[in-house]
Amino acid sequence: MWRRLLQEGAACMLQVADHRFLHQRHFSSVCVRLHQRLLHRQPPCSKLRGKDYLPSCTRAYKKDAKLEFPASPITVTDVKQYLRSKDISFHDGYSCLHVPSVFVEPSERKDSFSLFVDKTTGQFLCKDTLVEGSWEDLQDCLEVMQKDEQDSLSPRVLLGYPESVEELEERERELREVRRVWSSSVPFADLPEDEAQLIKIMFQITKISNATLKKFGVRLFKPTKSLVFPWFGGPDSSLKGVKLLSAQSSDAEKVTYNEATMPKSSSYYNLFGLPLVGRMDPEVVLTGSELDTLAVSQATGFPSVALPRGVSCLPPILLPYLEQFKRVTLWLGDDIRSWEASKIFSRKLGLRRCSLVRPGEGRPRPVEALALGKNFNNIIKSSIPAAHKSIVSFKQLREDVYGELMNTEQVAGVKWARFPELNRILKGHRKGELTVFTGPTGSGKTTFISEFTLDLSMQGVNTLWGSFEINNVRLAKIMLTQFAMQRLEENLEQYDFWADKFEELPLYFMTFHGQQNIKTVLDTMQHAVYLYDINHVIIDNLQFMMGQENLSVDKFAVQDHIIGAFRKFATNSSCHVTLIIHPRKEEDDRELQTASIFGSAKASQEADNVLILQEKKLVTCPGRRSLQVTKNRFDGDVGIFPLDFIKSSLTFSTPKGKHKLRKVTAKPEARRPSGGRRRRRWRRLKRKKRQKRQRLRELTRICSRK
Ligand SMILES: Nc1ncnc2c1ncn2[C@@H]1O[C@H](COP(=O)(O)OP(=O)(O)OP(=O)(O)O)[C@@H](O)[C@H]1O
Repeated sequence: MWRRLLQEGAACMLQVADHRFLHQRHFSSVCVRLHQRLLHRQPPCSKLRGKDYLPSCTRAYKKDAKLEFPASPITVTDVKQYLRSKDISFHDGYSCLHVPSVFVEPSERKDSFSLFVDKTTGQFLCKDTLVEGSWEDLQDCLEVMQKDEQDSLSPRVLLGYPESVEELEERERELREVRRVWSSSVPFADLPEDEAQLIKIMFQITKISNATLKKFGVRLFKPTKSLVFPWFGGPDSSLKGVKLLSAQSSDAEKVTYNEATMPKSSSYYNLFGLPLVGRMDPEVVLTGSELDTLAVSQATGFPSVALPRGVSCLPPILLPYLEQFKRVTLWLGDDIRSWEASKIFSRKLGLRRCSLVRPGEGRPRPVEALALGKNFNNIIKSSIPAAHKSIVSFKQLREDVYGELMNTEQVAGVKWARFPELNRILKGHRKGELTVFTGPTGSGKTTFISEFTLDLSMQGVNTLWGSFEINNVRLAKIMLTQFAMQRLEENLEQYDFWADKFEELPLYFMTFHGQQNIKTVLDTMQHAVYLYDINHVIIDNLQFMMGQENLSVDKFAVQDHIIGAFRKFATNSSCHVTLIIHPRKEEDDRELQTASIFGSAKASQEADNVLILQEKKLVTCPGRRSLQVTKNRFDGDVGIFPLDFIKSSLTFSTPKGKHKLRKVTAKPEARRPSGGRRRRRWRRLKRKKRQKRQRLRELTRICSRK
């Protein structure tokens, strides 16, 4: 049995890694530990802690993200079949299957179906005990129960695996801090009227009543003048965390909000407003912020909850709490980003029960709608069903088209902070597009794309890296150096400062290395999109997917098939895919062009953007590179700009002054003549020269006769 468990543990390769874990323990050991605890055996520590399994490391594993990914993806049919085979009843919900909890004694079950199994990942959560785990964990629990003929299991089987002292201390410190902030904050009702009014003006929430603030338990933390939103949860509804919101107004019109959470945002899973929702409430309005939830609740009396990290993600672990609702109205904000997020989240929630409030004139975000005295019932009634039909008329599209015309800046996508020239050509980074990136061997493709993606993830673009060529530790080191903009080897005392900040970025890495099968990679990407709402996937590089395919067939055909698969993924998942492809062999002094991309023309045809890192091997200026955009489907602008490389920070910058962005009018790429055509053209030229010589000879003859 032990051998089997160890083999399973080792084979259970966790295919998506959070960058937070790269310098920590190998987390597959966590899976193994769960299995061990389940079967009440002592772990074979010497073997598990041996070099084979855990890279030596002094830092403790932090249990703040769910990373397990099944070795072979499961389907809802597999889960149902298994439950039926064990004679376990279940309800088919929207995103989860509802099962009687095995962690509660049958006589003590408040709700007979309180265990939720995610239909996409198989992850489970028991709402009564907060036990959670993978599908394999649940199967093991059920097997143990059956073997020992028990009706239930102790929740400690899965909750009670030992935490390191460091980890325990950190959690306790965090909880003490949460309690300290909460107890030193003042309930709104206890504030003097003029002070309360001043705070409301500062946050532009003058229309939100004290009664509403009291109902939701909102407080004020005076030292930083922040609103405090509590997170109550668990079977005992205890205080689990807080969110602090501060407001800054640059002018009278516009206020910018900053938020901080305790615990930190990656483990902050609060659906604000949930304790006020009745067990039988059939409808909910899902918002992108706590203030919006206050506004919806006050204006309509409808149950409303706010997503913990706004429109950036909907963590699947929250889905069980939304299963009771027959109708979910998503009113996430008033910009294109919120609109795109609401379409993506509704897929997770189940399209049929979701309706979306489309941003537009007369439909601002709820807190603004309250300030403007809008009719909330009309706005919610006018929300449109998320389930779209296969055939639509312009009547259904006209609002979408209008929205795009109204918000051209937002439609253009997220702007790079470090590459303004790229913004000028490409206009931004958009969801659902395919970018093909090429450049000569060793010219710095990985280094450049690393900074290019870091820039975007610093602006909230959830990013997944597939680095098949260099390992994740090396890649993360490059990114961290680019992030800190300095050689950290020489400033090791600053490592923790930068690493802590870097940890907060929404960056994930696939743990693949070397040749991979395209199906496994696509499954992992799909899984990551579901779990982490990934908006950008980078594949470095395409050649690492080719080796696994059957090369008895034409390798260009294999490459075309792979490019087609990535194209489809980008479109269907509304996720940008950046594909690095090596160029075909060219002469060293020639610049690359679109036709230089390895393979057939499929890559450039399918791509929305084609980027080339051009290398000029000048003796006077070695390392000088230029970035050329040769295709831009969004608006057709193409161009080239120079890049300087700063070796100490591994970053690229545009040389100041003399060099300017060169825009090139888009014209179809000149086709490189084939061998046959070249020969024909050469013969034609020779024929013409011969004819010219003949004519000259004739002319001289005529002249001499005269
Ligand atoms: N502009 C540049 N000038 C000089 N060195 C550079 C430049 N850009 C990157 N480098 C360095 O060159 C090395 C190779 O860079 P990188 O791995 O990014 O190239 P690549 O094009 O991805 O390589 P490959 O063709 O093998 O995929 C790295 O050590 C990097 O720091």
